[in-house]
Amino acid sequence: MNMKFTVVGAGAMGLRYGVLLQAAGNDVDFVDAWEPHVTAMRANGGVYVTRDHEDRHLVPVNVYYPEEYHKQDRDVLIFFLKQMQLSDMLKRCAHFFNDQQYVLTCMNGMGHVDKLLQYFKPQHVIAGTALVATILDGPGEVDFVGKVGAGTMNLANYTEKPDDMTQRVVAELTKGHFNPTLTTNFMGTLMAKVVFNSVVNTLCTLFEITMGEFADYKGADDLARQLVDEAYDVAERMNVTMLNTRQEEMDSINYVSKVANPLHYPSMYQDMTHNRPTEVDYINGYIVKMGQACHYEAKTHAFLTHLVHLAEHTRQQNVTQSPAVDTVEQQELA
Ligand SMILES: NC(=O)C1=CN([C@@H]2O[C@H](COP(=O)(O)OP(=O)(O)OC[C@H]3O[C@@H](n4cnc5c(N)ncnc54)[C@H](OP(=O)(O)O)[C@@H]3O)[C@@H](O)[C@H]2O)C=CC1
Ligand SMILES: CC(C)(CO)C(=O)C(=O)O
Repeated sequence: MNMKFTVVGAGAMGLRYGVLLQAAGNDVDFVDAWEPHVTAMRANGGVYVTRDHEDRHLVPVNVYYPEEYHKQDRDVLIFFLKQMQLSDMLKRCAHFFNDQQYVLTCMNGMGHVDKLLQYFKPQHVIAGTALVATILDGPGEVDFVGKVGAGTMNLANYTEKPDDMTQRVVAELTKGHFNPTLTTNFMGTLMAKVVFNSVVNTLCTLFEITMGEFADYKGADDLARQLVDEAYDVAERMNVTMLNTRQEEMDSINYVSKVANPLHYPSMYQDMTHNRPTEVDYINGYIVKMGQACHYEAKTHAFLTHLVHLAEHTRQQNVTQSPAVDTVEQQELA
């Protein structure tokens, strides 16, 4: 039986999930706050979708600003925002939440679950991870990286007790070719992706390289191993049973970087290069905070968190200073 979904955050990943669930026969709405993007989709009558930058075609979508959306009949709300956008978006959307709805999210990093629990019942919260690469090329334009069915995802109930609704969600995700695996290990499932991103997103962003370029470096395994070991040391001290062994995590980093998405620049790189804040505080920074809670210093993750902030800061300085430099140059030329 088809379901009613509302995707909150119609960016790269929100569109990937929403468009494919819609193609699988579900009733899907989108809610987004980025004005140029909503304006473009409304003007065009949908979103332009490409796959690996080919076959550009228009997919009709229903898109709303938070304040104008009032439907109460939705089975599942899917949240796909950047971590730092979530609190504000939850406040702006609270008027259409009700106590029957389930939420599904596969955002990177950690921090989102606690925020969602302020609005939704624990037994209605399903969270997971997506090894699926997608890029918002600009307002109204999204690129799905990889062929149909490429990529996998894991998901788990916050309560670790799957129910009928969870099984229905899994069935629809399967029809949408997301290859979902339902686990009963909530923290271990989410942390596996936090660790993955703490290596790949952070290092590719700092060095402005693709995942394939990272994996090609002969010291890539040493770099990854140090970060994986530190994160797993923290997880063990916090009594988190990780979904993967350390070696399986290394294998996943290698496989996804070398085979599945070698040409992809991770989403953190997209933020950095557009001078937006990154999610590093919710990824490497989260591992550091977890470490502090169990008196373990995750020194390499702390160092990398600083490096990413240094890069963000430097880019911001350049953005704010460049008009002044132009003015001086223009004055000299005049
Ligand atoms: N993309 C991916 O491949 C994957 C992403 N994820 C995770 O999913 C969640 C959602 O991420 P994702 O879908 O990538 O993010 P989005 O594509 O939604 O980007 C988030 C926001 O960035 C701003 N923005 C995006 N593109 C542009 C642009 N071209 N120019 C100007 N502003 C822009 C807009 O907000 P504003 O106007 O406020 O700046 C937009 O709402 C995150 O937690 C992410 O880590 C997980 C797996 C894979
Ligand atoms: C690298 C990827 C696509 C996972 O495969 C990801 O999580 C991201 O780009 O943020």
